Amino acid sequence: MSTSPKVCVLRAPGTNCDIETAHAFDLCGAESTRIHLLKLLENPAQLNDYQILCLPGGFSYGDDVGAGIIFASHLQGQLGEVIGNFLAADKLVLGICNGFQVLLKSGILPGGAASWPPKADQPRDATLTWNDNGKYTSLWVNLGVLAKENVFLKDIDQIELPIAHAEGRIAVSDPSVIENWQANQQIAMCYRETGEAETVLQEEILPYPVNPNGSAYNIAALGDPSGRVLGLMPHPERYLFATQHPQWTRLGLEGEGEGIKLFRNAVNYFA
Ligand SMILES: NC(=O)CC[C@H](N)C(=O)O
Repeated sequence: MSTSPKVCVLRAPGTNCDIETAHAFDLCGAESTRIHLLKLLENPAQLNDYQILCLPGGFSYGDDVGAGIIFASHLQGQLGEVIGNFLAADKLVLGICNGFQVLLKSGILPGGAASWPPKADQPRDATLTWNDNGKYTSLWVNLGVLAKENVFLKDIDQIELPIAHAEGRIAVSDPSVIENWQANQQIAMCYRETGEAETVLQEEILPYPVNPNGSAYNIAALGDPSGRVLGLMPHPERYLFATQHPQWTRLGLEGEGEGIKLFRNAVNYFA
């Protein structure tokens, strides 16, 4: 296997984080290509050339009919077969913010390869919906990692990252959904206070701004059972350099930002 994995950063009309996301992977030694969804639809087999598929943040299709839904319907409809092959192979999938919305609404998450393609009559047991405050919300949050086996989160216990979204609240149909995710190590990251030693999953929804959107169980990120797929609402590509942190001078931060760790973990998986 090449030590320089090829990354497909898949953009759609309205995506706006693809350049910095591709840059993040490239800084870690990957070889990224930004591909437009409409180009991939012309020749779906080109996805087979890549080891990492990344769905970046933004406002695909203007968030019409719900964030990520139209992009998701293309993955399900026209790209179902190549996506299925990708998930079944020893490859990685990352969805950031709008990309996480696409992963969840397409059915790539939470099940990954095991539940792809989703059956048309299968009821959805989770979604990302409007923030509790009803507003687009942009701030820095502290996150604790629960899914230590997820490839992207290796050796990360907690991390500070920015969020910027309107539809970032995880909602589930039934508490048993959470139990299943927990059993399969799929609850990847939770919003939490800074300074606590250990991250624990808690039902009590932490107050704004600790939990910025009212997400169930304070969930900020989900993985699939294999640990090779991750969807997260925060933006790791916006914290590649210490100077991107709002308090970098006060805290005396230097060098890399913490967000780059997720991209490096992904690249190192193929080393
Ligand atoms: N930053 C983003 O990717 C935003 C996601 C989506 N457009 C929302 O507002 O919820």
